[in-house]
Amino acid sequence: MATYSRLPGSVALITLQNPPVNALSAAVRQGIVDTVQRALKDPKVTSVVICGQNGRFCGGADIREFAGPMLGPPLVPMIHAIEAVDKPVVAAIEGVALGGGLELALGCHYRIAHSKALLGLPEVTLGLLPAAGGTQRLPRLIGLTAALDLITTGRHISAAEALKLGILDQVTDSNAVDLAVDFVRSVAGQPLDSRRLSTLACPCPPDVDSLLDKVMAQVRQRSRGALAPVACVQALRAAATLPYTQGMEKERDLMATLFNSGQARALQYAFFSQRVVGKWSLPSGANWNNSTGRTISKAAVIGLGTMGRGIVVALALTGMSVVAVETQEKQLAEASQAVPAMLQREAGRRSLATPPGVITFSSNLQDVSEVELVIEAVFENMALKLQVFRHLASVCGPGTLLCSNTSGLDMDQLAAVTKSPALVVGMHFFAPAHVMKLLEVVCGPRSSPEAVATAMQLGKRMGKVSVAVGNCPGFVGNRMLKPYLEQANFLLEEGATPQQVDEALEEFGFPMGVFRMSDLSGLDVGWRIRKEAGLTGPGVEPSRTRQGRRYSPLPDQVCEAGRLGQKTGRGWYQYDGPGGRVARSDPWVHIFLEAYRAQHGLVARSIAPEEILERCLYALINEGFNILQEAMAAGPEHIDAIYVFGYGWPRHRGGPMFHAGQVGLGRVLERLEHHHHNHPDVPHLEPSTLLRRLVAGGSPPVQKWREFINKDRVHSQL
Ligand SMILES: CCCCCCC/C=C/C(=O)SCCNC(=O)CCNC(=O)[C@H](O)C(C)(C)COP(=O)(O)OP(=O)(O)OC[C@H]1O[C@@H](n2cnc3c(N)ncnc32)[C@H](O)[C@@H]1OP(=O)(O)O
Repeated sequence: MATYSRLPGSVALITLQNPPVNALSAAVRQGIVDTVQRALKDPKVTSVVICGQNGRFCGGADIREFAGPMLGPPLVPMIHAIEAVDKPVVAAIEGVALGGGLELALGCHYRIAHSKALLGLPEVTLGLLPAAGGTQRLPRLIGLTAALDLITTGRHISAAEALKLGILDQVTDSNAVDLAVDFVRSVAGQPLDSRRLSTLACPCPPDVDSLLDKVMAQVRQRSRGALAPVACVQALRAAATLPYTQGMEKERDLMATLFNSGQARALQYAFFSQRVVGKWSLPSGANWNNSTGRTISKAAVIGLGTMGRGIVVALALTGMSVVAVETQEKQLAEASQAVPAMLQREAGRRSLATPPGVITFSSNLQDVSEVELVIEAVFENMALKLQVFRHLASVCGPGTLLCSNTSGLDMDQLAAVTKSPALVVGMHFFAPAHVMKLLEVVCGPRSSPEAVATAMQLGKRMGKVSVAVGNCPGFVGNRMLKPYLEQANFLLEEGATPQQVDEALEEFGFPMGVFRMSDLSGLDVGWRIRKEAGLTGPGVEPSRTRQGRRYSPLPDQVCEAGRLGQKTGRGWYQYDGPGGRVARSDPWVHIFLEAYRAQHGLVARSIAPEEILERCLYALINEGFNILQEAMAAGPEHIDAIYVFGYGWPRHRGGPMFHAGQVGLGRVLERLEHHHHNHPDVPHLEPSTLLRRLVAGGSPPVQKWREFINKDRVHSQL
């Protein structure tokens, strides 16, 4: 709703009320229509201020309403009516003015904001465009070039930037509503024609077409199949080339196409998934709402390889003191040079004037005795990690939280060698750890609610999307990745090339296919993990069946040939020397694959992109169903957030579990059965019991899966 009050000096104050972000629900829109009418009709009112309750102007249209029929007054005529009012209307912006919230403010005649306010048109991130006149008013106010940037990226900008761009008329460090009230009194009676943005011409650079073509090309390249950014450019072309009314028609038509698209549904699902995962719970009943984490002010990181360095930077950026320990002198010397530079760069990228935290480098484990939390980030080797944990147990007090940055090892085994197993949790970071948004918080069977809450809160402080997961090999992300990678290798055995596999996955929307990604991260990484699992290495039988199932030794052989990827200039592709970035097809790989197939009596066949996608993606999704059934992830949203934020799953496809629902669970089941029939020696292709149950239960939408999962769970860790 919206409340109305009359202030001294003939000012009407309209306050939007819909906590927590004053989203423009049907009730709020009705409230605005009614209160604006009242202000218009009241002869004692000469001017109007619109603000939001609780220091938040407006977070935009109410996204939850998009799932059902749109009721209540529509936004476009509501904003148009405000613009047409013949008394000055000022938007007093505190907190946020996003999406429809900013569009509402653009319909006002003036905009005044608090210096800490954030503004933006993020509709593109929800698969939409600013269809309440935003694509037509903003370019008329700030020019085509700046509007293209804001609308196609959806980025939030500070009040200072908004002032510079001309979106705001004034910015204050004090109360924005008070200033707006004073301001509107001072402009009462002045002509408003030039303040009505819909009546202005759109300032454009001389060569509009080439600018629009350039931006369209950039957007298509960046968005990898996403529809909304392309529609935004089309709407802005209309703003630049057509009268306002026709531009609005174009905006409406483009929105109509986007609004009901699968991509919009996927992106809105991704928005809510990101928020759902913060609300973790454990089988004991402990959850985000009833458990208190510790506030950490001093932490340590053990091991200063690539991961450890990134973790130090991520921690330091929160402002805490960090003891960074590395026992190898050479590595320590390199890290103490590299880490401050990384910190400086990252602080700059986040527009922080000075890097906040204090880092102390040390080669002595004893130096962590005073910290409140330790993150071990040594090599992924259980014996080594156990050694470090035993050492930490003797050096640190019994109340210190001990965390491991493992990508899949048993946290309970590590907890067992400490004095307080309840204070042990996994914190699985993704490289580069100071940049990547995902953090898997691994809850062992003995991890206490306090330990989980502390790790989840710390993740949030570091700006991560933290997802609580259960303690199983590979946790959630890497466990699902295994069958995906395995299928990619099998496809090479059967006749595909690395390019064909990568192209199919990149066409789907991944930023990189599996082989390009493997070259980037280094083939030795996977090789070491497989060696640790006893799948490869000296003494392991070199057959295509290992540990009772089909195995492809192809990546081991490429790695053992010294082809470690980009860092050696050769891997699945060739590069212009070590460290090169541009992947080119390598005749060596094709000869190698032919020789391998001949050696094993395999006849190459032509493989369609559809089969590549089905085999790789459905094997991964199938493992997701097993994970849900075993309660290693609390719900499909958790898996989807992990894949979107940690594994490059295209956001406009929602995540693997959401995607399965979009494809149709029956279809996914049928294709898995088909591929399993053709490859009975691949257990990962055998459809999960949960998937079968969901299909038998009528393939409910993803939001309803939990009802089935809870009936079907085999263990319960989350
Ligand atoms: C044919 C129809 C035509 C319609 C015309 C359409 C034109 C306009 C379209 C839009 O405006 S689309 C919406 C654009 N706005 C956004 O994208 C903003 C989304 N929200 C945020 O970015 C953040 O929530 C925030 C506003 C920056 C606040 O962040 P904070 O970290 O403080 O809180 P959160 O945990 O994110 O959110 C709290 C709570 O509020 C819910 N929520 C937030 N925004 C909306 C919204 N616009 N609609 C509905 N609900 C919203 C969020 O889900 C959280 O809820 P819970 O998870 O706690 O239940």
